[in-house]
Amino acid sequence: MGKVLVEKLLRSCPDVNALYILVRPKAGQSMSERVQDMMKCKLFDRVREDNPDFHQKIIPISSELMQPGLAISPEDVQTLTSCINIVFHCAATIRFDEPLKHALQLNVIATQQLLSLAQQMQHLQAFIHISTAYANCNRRHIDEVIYPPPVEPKKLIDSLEWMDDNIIRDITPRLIGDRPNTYTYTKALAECVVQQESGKLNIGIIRPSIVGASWQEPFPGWIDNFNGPSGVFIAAGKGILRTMRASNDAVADLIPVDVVINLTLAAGWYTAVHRPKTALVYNCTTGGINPFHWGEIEHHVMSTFKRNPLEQAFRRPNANITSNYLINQYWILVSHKFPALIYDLFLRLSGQKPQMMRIFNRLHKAIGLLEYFSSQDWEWNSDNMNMLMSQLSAEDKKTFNFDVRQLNWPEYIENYCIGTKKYVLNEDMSDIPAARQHLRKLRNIRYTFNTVLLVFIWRVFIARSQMARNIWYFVVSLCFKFLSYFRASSTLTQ
Ligand SMILES: CCCCCCCCCCCCCCCCCC(=O)SCCNC(=O)CCNC(=O)[C@H](O)C(C)(C)COP(=O)(O)OP(=O)(O)OC[C@H]1O[C@@H](n2cnc3c(N)ncnc32)[C@H](O)[C@@H]1OP(=O)(O)O
Ligand SMILES: NC(=O)C1=CN([C@@H]2O[C@H](COP(=O)(O)OP(=O)(O)OC[C@H]3O[C@@H](n4cnc5c(N)ncnc54)[C@H](OP(=O)(O)O)[C@@H]3O)[C@@H](O)[C@H]2O)C=CC1
Repeated sequence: MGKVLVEKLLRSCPDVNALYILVRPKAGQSMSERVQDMMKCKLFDRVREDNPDFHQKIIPISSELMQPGLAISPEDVQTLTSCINIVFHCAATIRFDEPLKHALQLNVIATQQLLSLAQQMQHLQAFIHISTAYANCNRRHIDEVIYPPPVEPKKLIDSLEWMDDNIIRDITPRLIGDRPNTYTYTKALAECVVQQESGKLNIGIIRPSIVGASWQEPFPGWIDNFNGPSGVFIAAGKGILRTMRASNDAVADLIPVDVVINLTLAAGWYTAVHRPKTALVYNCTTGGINPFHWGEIEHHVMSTFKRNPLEQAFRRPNANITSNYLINQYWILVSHKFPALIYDLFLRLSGQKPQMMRIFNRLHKAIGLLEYFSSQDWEWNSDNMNMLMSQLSAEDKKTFNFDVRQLNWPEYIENYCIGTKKYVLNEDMSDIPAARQHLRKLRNIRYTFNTVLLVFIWRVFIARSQMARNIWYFVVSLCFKFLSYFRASSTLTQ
């Protein structure tokens, strides 16, 4: 989301002088190498076309959320406090399996530290915090208010400071209670921390639901990670994922990333100009406005990947969702584990390392963590989103479009799937005929395998059971009779 925000600011807000972005070195790359890489990304093509020198506006600041003071150098603190007008805070850990202490540090303590830094900023007009629509997923109906936190954040921070990691792991389920993971729990605590500062700063809180590929900007279908549904779509398109627990009729509250960013920028403007007395919360969701369901998503994802197959699929794409635990377990056994075993056996016999079972184990872990969100639905109030839209001029409504009533879901899902192919997997659209050919080959392998299996089972059956033999002779004689009748009647008509 950070990248999309930077791109949109550069493209649509030419009067912005500079963007200070907090970046950490990662995976052997320095901070500046990472920023260089980011600017080369396809996402920035339109900005690059409009202004090849756009990089001059981006000023990276080295920062690490795990460190005290976010590890920002005193000189950088000086720069930030003297020239920042608006802060957009979207850094977080979004992993569902993050240990509580880590999630608390990244999502709550780091937010607290950024808020203290913001208080020192002399020209700050607005502080926009990105939360999640699922921060309060223990409730069915979610209003645009900050709910009382499950625990006073400061108390939890103080307690976890002295606790051993093993103790924290043991008490985590008790602490998170009816929330599904440490992510949603710490995001709820972060909202409370933000609220505590709302007297001193102009604050807006954005709560997106499940962020997906872009709808329109900078081009349809842009996405570059496996998070949320993207990994599920890819696994289904590759023919690996065949079954998943989800409710066909539950609302799939996907929200395109460009919609979230447009709303975030509009909220930044509104907060700075109108300075609301208390922090305004914007539920940024689609379900209440233009609902679409997981069953429909399944249909459109499968249809897109059949028409535009991914390269080197493991099997023909054919994923089904079910809300029934036992049916899901059955298909996991038959359609996931059994083919994985056979394929691994084949790899072993051909002297290669088995890998399919390992891939399936990881997939099962990932979908197990997502099922909570795909098996039920929530109702979000979106009055503030509507209010914000009504405040925009006609031109701004176009430039910062977040009116999801216009979203055409089948078209969006098709672009999303093609986006995963092009931008996540870096596959070329010109290879589609070869991918189709590969799917035909897989279909023939399946037909041959099924026929051989059927003949084998039948042979075993006939050898062991008199009744099976009788049925077999009866069916064969029936076929012969039918054939001779057919021959006789065709001779008569001649
Ligand atoms: C057609 C069927 C239709 C189905 C319909 C049903 C769809 C249901 C979808 C429901 C989505 C619900 C999302 C709810 C979102 C809540 C909203 C938010 O606020 S929060 C925002 C939402 N937050 C999230 O979505 C976070 C969820 N993710 C996690 O918590 C963790 O990734 C994990 C626990 C799943 C796996 O942990 P771990 O095993 O430690 O693995 P690592 O993470 O370390 O990754 C290692 C490598 O694998 C790569 N890769 C990763 N995933 C996949 C994948 N699925 N596949 C392939 N590859 C994948 C990854 O890129 C990496 O590559 P590299 O960098 O090494 O090259
Ligand atoms: N994706 C979704 O479906 C949803 C996301 N959100 C919220 O939106 C925001 C952005 O999410 P999204 O863009 O999807 O997530 P990403 O994981 O893509 O982005 C998170 C950002 O936080 C940075 N970050 C994480 N840990 C550290 C650290 N220790 N030090 C410095 N920076 C760090 C990451 O930097 P780096 O690149 O170095 O890893 C990355 O830029 C989050 O607040 C999330 O809670 C809300 C609803 C849904």
